[in-house]
Amino acid sequence: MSALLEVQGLAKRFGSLRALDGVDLTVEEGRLTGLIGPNGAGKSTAFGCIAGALKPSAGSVRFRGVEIAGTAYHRVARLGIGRTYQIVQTFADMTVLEATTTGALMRRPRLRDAIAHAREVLTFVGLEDKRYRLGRALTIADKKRLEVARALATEPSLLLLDEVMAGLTPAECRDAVDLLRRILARGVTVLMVEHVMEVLMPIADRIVVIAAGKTIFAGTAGCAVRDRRVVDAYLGSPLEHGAIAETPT
Ligand SMILES: Nc1ncnc2c1ncn2[C@@H]1O[C@H](COP(=O)(O)OP(=O)(O)OP(=O)(O)O)[C@@H](O)[C@H]1O
Repeated sequence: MSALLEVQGLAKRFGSLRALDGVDLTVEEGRLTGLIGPNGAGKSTAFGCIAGALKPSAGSVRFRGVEIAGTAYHRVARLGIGRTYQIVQTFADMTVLEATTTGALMRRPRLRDAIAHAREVLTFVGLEDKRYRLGRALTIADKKRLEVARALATEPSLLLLDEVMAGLTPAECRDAVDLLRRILARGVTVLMVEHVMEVLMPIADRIVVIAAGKTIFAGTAGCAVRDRRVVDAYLGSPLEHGAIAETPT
């Protein structure tokens, strides 16, 4: 397995606040890597820097061996990095099909091709029969599914998922895990931020833990739960990784 994404010494300042202050992480191709850490640790900021929404203050982000730190969001997306957002960005006044087509248009500029691809993706995620519903009319679980569909429609090789399980019931979490396994089986590599540890631990090949803007652990889930720094910084607090249906933040 080779590294699809290598992040080294990533730093991001917002004024005097050091949101990231030395994040290192490696994502192996074809694997699922979990990114965890306490509230405010810098997980979403790291996603923003990787996906081109934020310009890092320092550090390196290499995708397929090519430096992409500071590259604009749409270019990063074209290179093959797709992302979902923690706050569901569902297009309230668009239909499910329209919203997914906006993703598909990135690689398929002919509308007919984009719509056909969007329908394939909707079938894959299980939203095809809801394709004419408005985003605002969807349940939370379906809004999250639509976020994943829109990101998948850009045909990423690396998918960044930001808290796709938050707010879901245990049954919905199981469906989401099933979808994740099918996404991996399609050959898409996944880096996901997740607070629902009971879900993440069994499916993540590797876990990276950040706290106060720094990587404090990288390794298997089994080792993470026994690592003193991880327990002290994150797992030790039941509020941080509690019930499956909990909505963090
Ligand atoms: N645009 C911004 N301007 C100023 N400060 C920011 C901005 N975005 C994030 N921060 C700050 O950077 C730090 C890291 O925030 P970030 O959202 O990346 O953490 P997180 O690990 O994703 O947290 P959570 O688990 O709560 O989502 C926090 O102190 C946050 O308040």
